[in-house]
Order: sequence, then C-alpha cells, then structure tokens
Amino acid sequence: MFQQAVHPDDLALVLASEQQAKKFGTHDVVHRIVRTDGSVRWVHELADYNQYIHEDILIGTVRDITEQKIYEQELERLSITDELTGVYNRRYFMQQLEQLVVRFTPSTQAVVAIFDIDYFKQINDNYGHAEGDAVLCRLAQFMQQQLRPGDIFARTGGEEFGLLLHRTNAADAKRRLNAIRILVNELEFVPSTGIEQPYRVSATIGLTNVHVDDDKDSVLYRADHALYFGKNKGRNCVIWADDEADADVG
Ligand SMILES: Nc1nc2c(ncn2[C@@H]2O[C@H](COP(=O)(O)OP(=O)(O)OP(=O)(O)O)[C@@H](O)[C@H]2O)c(=O)[nH]1
Repeated sequence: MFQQAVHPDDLALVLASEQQAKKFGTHDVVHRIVRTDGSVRWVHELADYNQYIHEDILIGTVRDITEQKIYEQELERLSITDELTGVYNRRYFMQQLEQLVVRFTPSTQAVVAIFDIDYFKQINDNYGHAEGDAVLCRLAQFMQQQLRPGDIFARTGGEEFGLLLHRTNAADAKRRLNAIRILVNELEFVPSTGIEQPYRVSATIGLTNVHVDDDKDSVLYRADHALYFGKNKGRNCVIWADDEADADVG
C-alpha cells in the first residue's frame, strides 16, 4: 500500500506493522485509506516480505473491508446505546465508570451523579406507558443537550440516568446539576391524548466526587445514597454526598 494513501491517523500503525513484518515476516494490518476523491475506505493488508532482485518488498493482498467495518461499527454502536432514548446505555456507563476509577489519580477531578425522575409511575398510570416512554425520550435528549463535551450521560435503569462529569469539582458540578434540575422542572409536557392539561416533571439528583481509593461500586453506593436521601427529603433537589456527613442539601 502506498503510504500517501494511508489515513494520517493510521500511518503510525501501518509503519509499525511493516517494521514488525521485517522481523517476523507477515504484514497484517487493518487501516483506513483516503482515496483521491477524498472518500475514506477501510482495508485489510496482508503481505509477506519477499526478496526481489536486491530489495525486500511486500507481496500480498489489500482487501476493501469497508462494508464489514460499517457493520461492526453499527453493532458496536447498538451495544452501547439505549434502545428507547438513543443515549448511552448502562453497559457503556459502567465501562466508562470502570475506566475512570482505574485511571484515577489525585490530580483527576470527576463527579458521578444519578438523575432519577420523580413519581414517574404516576405518568404511566395517568397517561399510559407510551406517554411515559415519550417523557423518557424527551428528558434524555434534553439532558444530553445540557452537557459539556466529554461528559457521559446514560440511561442506567427505567427512569434513572447516570452522569460522569470529567474535570469538574464538587461545587461546580452541584451548581450545574442544580441549574439543569430547574430547567427540567420548567419543561412543559402535553399529554398525547390531547385531553388532559399539560404537566411538569421533576427529578432528584444524587452526586459524589470520585476518590483515589474508589471502585465503581463505592462511587455508585455514595451517589445512590445521596439520591435516596433526596427522595426522602421530598424530591426535586440535588444532594451531594461526602465522606463525613451523609448528605447536604443543594
Ligand atoms: N413508560 C415506561 N415506564 C417505565 C420504563 N421503565 C420503567 N418504567 C416504570 O417506571 C416506574 C418507576 O416507578 P418507581 O420506581 O416507583 O419510581 P417513581 O414512581 O419515579 O417514584 P420515585 O422514584 O420514588 O420518585 C415503574 O412504574 C416502571 O414500570 C420504561 O422504559 N418506560
């Protein structure tokens, strides 16, 4: 494969494979190429070094695997997406949380929050399950729009969502989440039946910062505990959990 055609982000990978092949014989690499018309394709290069006159050259095949790659990427996307709302699912959230706690250092700042819609059962009971689904979708999209690049937002349960806020401290996260809570509470929902009056929803949010000695269960335990505290306090609030006190109200 001519190096000029290799996608710039994959060039190091291709060159490393060629170096390996000089030692071990086989050049076996999957990477992108950029065609002269600017389109990007995925290829699988499989080749061996052979002596040709006084030079070692690679002889083998270059197979276009773009369709297979698109299919794989779609499968990967589906495996980390919540089917109903289109935001990330619990599986992805837990993967990201695991990475966060494993790589956490004293200089890292991160906050984990659980956002839970209040009295959601009543929406299903009053207006039907389809209406409940519509509320989940709208709220998920709304929450997604409120986040900063790098924040992770996922549906982690029925009417529960998880947030990972990177590079943020407790005070900042609490301020931001409280502002979001107020915005959520201002949204107006018009029942799909068209008969009943518009209604509003509220949410309770429990949050905690991540500590060096945390694992994902300990972080979730604190956030969950703060959420529980908020539900007991009357809901529609942001509760910060810390090590010393059970919780403090925001
Ligand atoms: N429409 C819809 N409802 C769901 C879905 N997943 C879970 N639920 C419903 O969400 C409701 C959750 O009820 P509860 O756990 O009592 O929570 P809640 O009514 O929000 O009460 P609090 O959390 O205590 O404020 C249950 O009625 C579930 O059936 C879903 O995907 N779609």
